[in-house]
Order: sequence, then C-alpha cells, then structure tokens
Amino acid sequence: MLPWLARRRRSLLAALLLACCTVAAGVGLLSVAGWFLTAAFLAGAKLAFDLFAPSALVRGLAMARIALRYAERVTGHGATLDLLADMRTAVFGAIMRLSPAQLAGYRDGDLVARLAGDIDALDTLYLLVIVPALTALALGGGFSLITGAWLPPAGWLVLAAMLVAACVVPYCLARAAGASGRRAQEAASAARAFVHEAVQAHADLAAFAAEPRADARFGDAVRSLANARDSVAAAGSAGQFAQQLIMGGCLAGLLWLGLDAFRAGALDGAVWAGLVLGLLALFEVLGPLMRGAARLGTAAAAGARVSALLHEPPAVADEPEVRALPPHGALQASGLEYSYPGAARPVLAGLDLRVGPGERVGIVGESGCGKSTLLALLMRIHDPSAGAISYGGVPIRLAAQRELHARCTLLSQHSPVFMGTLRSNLLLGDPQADEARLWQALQQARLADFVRSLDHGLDTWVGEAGRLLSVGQARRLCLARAILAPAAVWLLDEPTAGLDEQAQQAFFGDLGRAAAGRTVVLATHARLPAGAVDRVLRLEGGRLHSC
Ligand SMILES: Nc1ncnc2c1ncn2[C@@H]1O[C@H](COP(=O)(O)OP(=O)(O)OP(=O)(O)O)[C@@H](O)[C@H]1O
Repeated sequence: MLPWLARRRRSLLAALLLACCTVAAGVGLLSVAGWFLTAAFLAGAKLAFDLFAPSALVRGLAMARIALRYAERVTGHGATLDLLADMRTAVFGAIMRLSPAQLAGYRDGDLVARLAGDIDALDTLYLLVIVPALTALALGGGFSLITGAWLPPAGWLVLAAMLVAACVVPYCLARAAGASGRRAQEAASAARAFVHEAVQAHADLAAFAAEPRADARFGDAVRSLANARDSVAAAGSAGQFAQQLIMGGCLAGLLWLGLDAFRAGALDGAVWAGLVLGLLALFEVLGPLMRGAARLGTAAAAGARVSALLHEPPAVADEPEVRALPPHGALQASGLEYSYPGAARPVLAGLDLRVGPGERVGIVGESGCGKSTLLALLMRIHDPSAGAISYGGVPIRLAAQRELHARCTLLSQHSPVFMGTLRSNLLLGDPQADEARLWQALQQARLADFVRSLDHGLDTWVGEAGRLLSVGQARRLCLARAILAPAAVWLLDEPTAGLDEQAQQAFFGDLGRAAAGRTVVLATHARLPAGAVDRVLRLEGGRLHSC
C-alpha cells in the first residue's frame, strides 16, 4: 500500500496529527481535572486556591477535544475513502488490462470480491492500526517523559507498558489471527462468487431441481465465513483483555511507586492524581488498535489478493515504442500458428490470409475449426505462437492496441448487451452518432420495426445483460452497434446467429451497402447469398483453402 499511502500523504498526515491532538486533549483533560479536584480539596481549608485558571483549562480542553475528534474523524475517513477509491481505480485498470483468456482464469464474483470486499478490508490498516499505534507511541513517549520528570521509575514503567501494548501485543494478535483472517477473506470471496453464479444460472438450477444443493453449498460458504470471523473477533477481545491487564498493572505500579514519593514529600498529591487519571485516558487509544491488529490477517490476505491482480502481467501488451497504423490498408496474416494451453493439437497451423482494403471475405468451416480464434488473433485479443499479422504493412504487435481497436471492430459470438437502454448500447459503437444514424443501423440489423413497436423506443431499458430482450434481438442489437462503429475493418463472428433464415439472407444481401467500402472478415455457418462477400475461404486443418 506504500505508493498509495505516499500519494495521499498530506491528508493522511493531517489525520494522524489530529488524532494525536485529540488524544493529547483527552489525556490533558483528565490529568488537569484530576490535579485540579485534588488540589482544590487539599487547599479547601486554606481558601487560597486559584479556581479560575484550572477550571477554564478543563472547559477549554473539553471543547477542544470535541472539535478535534470531529475534525479527526472527517479528515481520517475522508483520506481513507480517497485512498480506497485510488486503489479501486487501479485494480479496475489492472482487470481491464488482462486478456479475456486471463480473465477466464478468475470467477466473475471473485473479481468483484477483490474490487469491493478486499479493498474495503484494507481500511483497517490505516484507521485501526497505523493511526492508533503511532498515536499511542507518540503520546506514550510524551506522557512517560512527563511522568519521569516527577517519578523517574514510573516514567520507564509507562514507556515499557506502552511499547508492549502498542507493538508486542498487536504483533502477537496479528500472527494469531492471520490464518483465520485469510480464511475469512477466501470464504467471503467464495460466497460472493457463488451468489453471482447462482443468480446467472437461476433458471437452470430450477430446471434441474438443483436449488436445494445450491442452498446447501451457499450455507457451507457462509458458515465457514462466520466461523473465521468469530475467530478474528475472539482474537480482538483477547487483545482488549491484554490491554486492560497492562493498563491495570501500569496503574498499580504508578500508585505504588507514587506512594513512597508522596510519603517522602517528593511528589505532590494533586500531581499524582493527575498522572493516574492521565494514564487511564492514554490507554483508551489502544482499544481500536487491538480490534485492528486482530483484523490485520484479513487485511493481509485481502492485500495479497489485490496485489496478485495488480501484478499479473497482461498477456498482450503494447511495445514501449509503438508504430502508427495507417487509416486504411490490407489486413495480412502469414504463417499463423496458435494452440490453446493444454490442447493436444494447434487450432491454427501455418495459416495465411490477405484481405485487401474494402474487400469482403467469408470464412466457413466446421464447428470448432478455429474461425473465432482467427478473428481474435486479427483483433490481437491473443498473440499467435508463430507467424505475424499486419495492417497496412505495420505489424499489429508493434501498434498501440487502442489504435488497432479503432481500426478494427469485432462482433463476437459472446458480445454482451450492457445494462442500460437500447440507445446507450448503440452509442457504445459511436458516441457521436445522431438519431438518424442509430435508426439506420437498427434498420440494417433488422431491429428497427421491433424498436418502433416499443413504448419508449430507443430509450427502452434492456435490463442486466439484455435479459429483457430475446436472444435474437440481443444479437441484432450487438450487430447494430458493430455497424455504427466507424472502424475500417469489421470482423464479424456469426453476425446472424439468432436471426431467422429470411432475416439472415436480408442481412447478407445488405452487407455490401452497410459495409460501404470497409474491409470485412465474416465467419459464419450460414448460407451466403451471391454477392454478399467477394470470396469464401474454408478453414480446415488449421489453414485456409479456397472454396
Ligand atoms: N479459451 C479456450 N481454451 C481452450 N480451448 C479453446 C478455447 N476457445 C476455443 N477453444 C478450442 O479451440 C478450437 C477452436 O475454437 P473456435 O471457437 O475458434 O472454433 P469455431 O470455428 O469458431 O467454432 P464455432 O463455429 O462452433 O463457433 C475448439 O476446439 C475449441 O474447443
């Protein structure tokens, strides 16, 4: 967390300073009050005691403590929330940098758990550990000096008690609760991932009468979470018990050491009372530290999970020096080879392809022959294990991915519909598109009549993942979005899946006009009418053959 703490150092230091001032005001308040009451009692008979100054000091410290506590809470929580927001942004960026294949290695719910619960768990570190520990050490040091000025052995006693309570006990607690903390974070992530999957697969769980089994699995996950959190809470309680013991011991020591000095006339009774009450106030700062230290295992596990995501190198990355891609050019692949990890055979084995600017090429082949894989390589979602791909003569490996994706758009079999309206989904293709362009794209995707029939037209809500649309309508919406994208190359993977035969043929019949001079690589199982594409290639045995 150091780089993030360093970025927010000003507000974090301000929060730390305010925390120190708040505790100092509390310690001062009790010390002065103790000294004042005792001194007033002892001086009662002589009637020569100045009441005004100490009582004003007590009132001032009480008011200051309230104001400082408020300012400390506002600053500390504000700084921590900013810190967590910085971390969430960085983790989201790290997730976005990973390739689809890398992301497939994580459960969706687990990624959400890292972004939400794991980062939340890290607020423990600053608010509940760093601030109270440093405050306790700083003020404990100061208080032991003051105590030592009157009673040197008691000064050493306070210093030793503070070191044990602020360093040794929290360290032992963090170690003791570490394993439970790790278990708690893993169980929380498993429960979250499980809910995510169960909601997505709800209809199928019901259809296979598997809901009771899902309930039982979820119950196991949350029970294990509750057990782990119980252990963490028990460690926190043990820490608070240790804190009370140390405070009790220190207090008894201060009374015992003070007694001899008082009897010998070396220590004023009022000062002695002030020191005793101040010590009680000083130990209050340790309460949050004990709870925080017990949760350090959780925070450490959360930190490790977040860090693993942040440090995973993206499978596809830009070169340090990128080359610009021309606005138009031929798309060329030569000697492409690609195997999925663990696969017995390569999907592509020495594939060659050249698609001239404005040319439309259809790719057909049996299911599983590698059509989608080829389109993913052309879009640089994966890099080939051998061979090269270029656009306008520039190897795409040397181009910025952002620029490549501005030149080429991909409509894949898994293109998602995002939560929002029909309009917001379409505008992803081209944020500048006007109403007429949107309707034109809908017309080309054969969705315009359906949208016209809706009460709210383009502003109709489509639900999460387009659940309020039929599968065919969702596909056509994605198709309209791809049509809107101002890219020079369209990579279309089964663009007419979900359309009936008549709509398929109409779409292919319109393709030439819709593509209007763009380069098209179209993978399909559908029958292509004459004129839909300039040529058709068959993918077989990892290579392309003319049909
Ligand atoms: N992420 C993956 N991990 C491992 N193997 C994969 C992965 N994706 C695809 N494959 C395998 O690679 C082969 C080619 O898959 P691909 O999706 O490219 O075929 P396709 O020709 O597009 O099939 P379809 O016409 O059914 O869409 C298949 O045997 C498939 O099992």
